[in-house]
Formats: sequence, C-alpha cells, structure tokens
Amino acid sequence: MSYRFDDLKHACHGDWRAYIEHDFVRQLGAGTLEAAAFRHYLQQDYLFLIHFARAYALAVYKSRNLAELRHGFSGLKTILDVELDLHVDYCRQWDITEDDLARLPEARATLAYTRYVLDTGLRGDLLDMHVALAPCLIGYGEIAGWLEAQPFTQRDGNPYGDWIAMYASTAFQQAMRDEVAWLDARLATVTEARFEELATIFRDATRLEIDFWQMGLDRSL
Ligand SMILES: Cc1ncc(CN)c(N)n1
Repeated sequence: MSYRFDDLKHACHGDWRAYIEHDFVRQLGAGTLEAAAFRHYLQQDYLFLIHFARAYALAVYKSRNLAELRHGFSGLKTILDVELDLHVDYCRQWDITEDDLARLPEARATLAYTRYVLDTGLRGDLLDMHVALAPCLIGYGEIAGWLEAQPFTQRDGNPYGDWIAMYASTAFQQAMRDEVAWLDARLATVTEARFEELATIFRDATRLEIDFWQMGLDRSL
C-alpha cells in the first residue's frame, strides 16, 4: 500500500473535522467571535509562532541533504517573513504592542502543543517532525479555504477578515501545497507499521490544535 498525506487525515477524520470546523473558526468566519477571545488567542499565537519557528529550525538541523535543507528553510522563512511579520502588524491593529507580547504568560495549551512538537522532532526523524508540524501549516490553509466556501462567512466588514485573508493568501496556500507534496512523496514509501506511528503523531498534534482553539474561546491560561 502506498500512503499519501490524505491518509493521515482519514486516520483521524473526527479529530480533523473538529479542528477545521471548531466553534472558534465558525465564529471567526461569521464575524461574531468575542473580541476578548480573539485578543487572547492572538497573544498566545505569538508565543506559539516563536516556538514553531524554533521547530522549523530543528527541521533544518535534522536535514540530511540539500533538498531537505531548502524545504525546512522555506518553512522557517514562511513563519518568520509571512506569518510572524503579519502577526505583529495585526497585533498592533488590536493595540497589542511588542512589549505586551514579550511579557505574556504562556497558556497551558500553548505549552503543551509547542513542546510536544519540539519533543517529537528531537526524538524522531525529519518525517516525524514534519508530520507533527502538518496540522499547523496545512490545517490553517485548509481552514481558510473551508471558511471561504461557507455561506455563514461574512465577507464585508468582518473584523477578522484580514486574518482569514492572510491564510487564504497565495504565499500561504503555496507553502501549504508544497508541504502536502513533500509529505506525499515521503509517505509513499513507508510501511504500514511506520504509517501507524505517524498517524498517532498527526492525531495528537491535531488534538492539540483543537485545545488551542478552545483555549482562545475560554480565554484560559
Ligand atoms: C495554533 C496555530 N496553529 C497553526 C497556525 C498556522 N501556522 C497558527 N498560526 N497557530
């Protein structure tokens, strides 16, 4: 049997849908999410992105050839130059300064998710690492596409419209497609036992994404 990225999603279908269609996402699309919940999420997401940039740097370190180095480096550049730059600008629009961001306490959901991914990368190989990172990059790209297709999504005057647009952007969608193609090529040669290990990592990372949305809704630390 030859596996593809889609097989990881099918292996945890219920969790994947719960992540993509979470109430936080629906309320973002409808423009009805409470501003305080979004601010809380936005602040924690800054901490999340810092650790995710570290995780991509680890993927660069774990590379064994030039193609893998380039792939890891382009993921790191997407986080630093596309997402974190936009994120800091976006925080400013919400009156959150870089000083505020530097002093934030880290929520348990942020700690759990980011350290899980870093630990998976440290003890595993490059494929384990990329599978742990996949719900982040591929999930948000898919969420932006899903929201764009929903009738409840408010297109005009949505306070979260810029956020959706960032993940629907050509740069982000291209990064998502590149990651899917990279995973498709690697998964094509794994054994059934190895696929099961990878599906466990993917499911755990997806469950931690669900907790991250819930942390935003609950405004929990
Ligand atoms: C929690 C989380 N997951 C994913 C992404 C998209 N890189 C994000 N910004 N934040």
